Amino acid sequence: MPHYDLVIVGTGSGNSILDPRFADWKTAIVEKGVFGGTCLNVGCIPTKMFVHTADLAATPSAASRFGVDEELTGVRWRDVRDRIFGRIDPIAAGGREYRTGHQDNANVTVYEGEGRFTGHKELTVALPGDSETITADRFVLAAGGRPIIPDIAGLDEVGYHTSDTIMRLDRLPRRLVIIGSGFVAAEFAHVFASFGVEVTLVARSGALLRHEDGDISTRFTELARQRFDVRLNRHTVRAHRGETGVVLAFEEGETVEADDVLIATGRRPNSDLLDVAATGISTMDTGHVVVDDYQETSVPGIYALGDLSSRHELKHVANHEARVVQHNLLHPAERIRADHRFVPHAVFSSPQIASVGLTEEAARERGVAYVTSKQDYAGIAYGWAMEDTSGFAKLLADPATGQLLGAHIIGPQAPTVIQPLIQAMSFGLDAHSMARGQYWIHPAMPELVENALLNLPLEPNQ
Ligand SMILES: Cc1cc2nc3c(=O)[nH]c(=O)nc-3n(C[C@H](O)[C@H](O)[C@H](O)COP(=O)(O)OP(=O)(O)OC[C@H]3O[C@@H](n4cnc5c(N)ncnc54)[C@H](O)[C@@H]3O)c2cc1C
Ligand SMILES: NC(=O)c1ccc[n+]([C@@H]2O[C@H](COP(=O)([O-])OP(=O)(O)OC[C@H]3O[C@@H](n4cnc5c(N)ncnc54)[C@H](O)[C@@H]3O)[C@@H](O)[C@H]2O)c1
Repeated sequence: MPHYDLVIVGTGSGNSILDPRFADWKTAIVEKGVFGGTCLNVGCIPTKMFVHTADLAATPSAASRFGVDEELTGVRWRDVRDRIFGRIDPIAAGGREYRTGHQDNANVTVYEGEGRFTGHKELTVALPGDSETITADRFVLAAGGRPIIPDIAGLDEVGYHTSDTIMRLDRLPRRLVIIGSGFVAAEFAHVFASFGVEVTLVARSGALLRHEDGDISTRFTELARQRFDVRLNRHTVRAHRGETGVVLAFEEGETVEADDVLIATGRRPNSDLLDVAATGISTMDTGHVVVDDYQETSVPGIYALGDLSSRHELKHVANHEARVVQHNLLHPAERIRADHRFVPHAVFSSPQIASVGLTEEAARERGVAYVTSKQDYAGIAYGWAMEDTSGFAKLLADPATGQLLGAHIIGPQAPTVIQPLIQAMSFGLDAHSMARGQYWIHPAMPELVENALLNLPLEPNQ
């Protein structure tokens, strides 16, 4: 039975751990799918390439109120798809090639199959027509997650897509129904609607993106209703194939029909398929592997990172944790802690959304002292240029110290505009020093942030 110094399961962020400093470690990487994991192959990167293309396709519909008449004469879906995956697929193949064939990786054995724990620090990998059991002193578990498929009678028979498959369609559907109301639903609704598809969004709750700050979620839902057929408070219970498409029936009585169905109801970690319990690792109710501040699991020497163990399920978090694990493997006597204090996220829909820190609802629930401010894009010069009427920034701060507690932006370039606020929170810069201790380029979009900071009703000495 081969024994290793280190075995890594998963080639998403897990693949970034091995570098020349591990050259004299006997290591193995186990991957059951495509090299590069979710973000590269079916997540962040292709979706944002589609989103940018969708933004271009949506431009003519917004241009006429500027006095510019443009017309969208077509979206060559297959060309769009093939351009995007024509860039991505070779990168994934190159990553595999590097690990399996390059002399830098002479100390690395790649197992291309599904790993499953079969004992303490013992992993059995299913290989084509065979299996191999390996052991190691240390493991890094970076096995990610997979889409959750809700229990809807008939769904398997009618067929459905998830984010894993929808981007590889052969043709654009005329009508798409999306079940779910989170990140994936919001981003794909924008993509497909911009390409001319009739989109229906089905949400169980009373608002879209309900984990965002309430004001953001409310504004996004209002705007989404102008673009998509949004069905709130609907529980999908049955699916069947009708004469002209798939018919979904809601508990509330009505039905909706479409050519394709996209399931976007969240993801769950792959800890069950990896059978982490067989090596003694604890998991949470959600299936996430329990880790401590050093990213170590309940079994000494076994680390976990990314979607397998993090409730954030974001690539920048997985990458940060991979850097922490890498350090802790190389320097066991000087381990470092992961920093999850101010984890930002963004939704690349239309409008875009970005957020960091506490929502107003969370601040209220925690009994934290806070004040808020808002600044509309419409009230800053660049917002006039863009004729924006719906975007805003909302800040929460400690009234006594001026320390920022949360920042939420909905509107053009929100994921870029929010970055100085993430920086301020991470380095403890108070709102007044931030607003008045530097120049803000006029008339650029960050003036939104400057004004939101100045609008905060802080105590007089702040
Ligand atoms: C549609 C979509 C869009 C997204 N967009 C963004 C975004 O814009 N920004 C952002 O920050 N995040 C985004 N995310 C989230 C981001 O993709 C993930 O947080 C990130 O990829 C997680 O990385 P990871 O290394 O933990 O897992 P993964 O990248 O999922 O890697 C896990 C790897 O482990 C392999 N594996 C699993 N089980 C086993 C096993 N038993 N044996 C062997 N191999 C195994 C899998 O095949 C996979 O390659 C998006 C996700 C989706 C689905
Ligand atoms: N821009 C980004 O960073 C980005 C983009 C896409 C995905 N992601 C990551 O991928 C993960 C998965 O995204 P997601 O959108 O699938 O999950 P999500 O958790 O964001 O949203 C899922 C939504 O579906 C709803 N839902 C659950 N079951 C339902 C049902 N039966 N019917 C109707 N609605 C139902 C939930 O209430 C929830 O609001 C996210 O956690 C996110 O971190 C990130």
